[in-house]
Amino acid sequence: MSLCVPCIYDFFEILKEYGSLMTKLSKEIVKAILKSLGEDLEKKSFESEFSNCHGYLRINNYTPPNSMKEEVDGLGMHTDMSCVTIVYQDEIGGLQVRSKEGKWMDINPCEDTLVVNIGDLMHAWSNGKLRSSEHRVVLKRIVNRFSLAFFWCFEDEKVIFAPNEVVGEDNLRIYKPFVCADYLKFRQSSEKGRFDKVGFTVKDFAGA
Ligand SMILES: O=C(O)CCC(=O)C(=O)O
Ligand SMILES: [Fe+2]
Repeated sequence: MSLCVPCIYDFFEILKEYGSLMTKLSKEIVKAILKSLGEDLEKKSFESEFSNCHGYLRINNYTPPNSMKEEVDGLGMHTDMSCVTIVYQDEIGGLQVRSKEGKWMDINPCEDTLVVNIGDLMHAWSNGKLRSSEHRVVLKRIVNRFSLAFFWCFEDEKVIFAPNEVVGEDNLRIYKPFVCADYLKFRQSSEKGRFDKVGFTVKDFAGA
């Protein structure tokens, strides 16, 4: 199969449009999350804390496994290094999220539905009130799988420090303040194997 240059051009235009839609959606999602965390928090902190956020769009293409004797890891267990991630998955399935009790749950594809993950940056900023979800992709069928992941992140130089309004009166912060880029470096340098980030989360990096 060959792709013509105009088709590639159209593909990029569609991706750009998708990226700007996801940017708008991420802002709305973060505003809704702030409202759920505390009265007036959206007004108090959206502009001051989240106005320099930016997004990355990742295209994930999972090549089919050779055989189906057992489930194959498409993407090993990890947490996202974002504030929030918006995932579009095709109809193949395989995305799983780990419950608090450690049980893997299928996030089945559903038409016209996007999946939203809380990422490590929001987890730390909210003093652990919002849980960064551990998730993975398992390949269960001998077919190609496709997904789009849009990561909405703080700017690299931002110091992540849970605000008083979120921490509450006892003033107990479970994470020390840290610079966003330093955490990203920590994650990249401690990457083991393909996507094995166990033991290298925000808790390991900045846990108080
Ligand atoms: O492919 C998926 O459904 C999820 C992708 C994902 O978790 C990621 O790119 O971080
Ligand atoms: Fe992810």
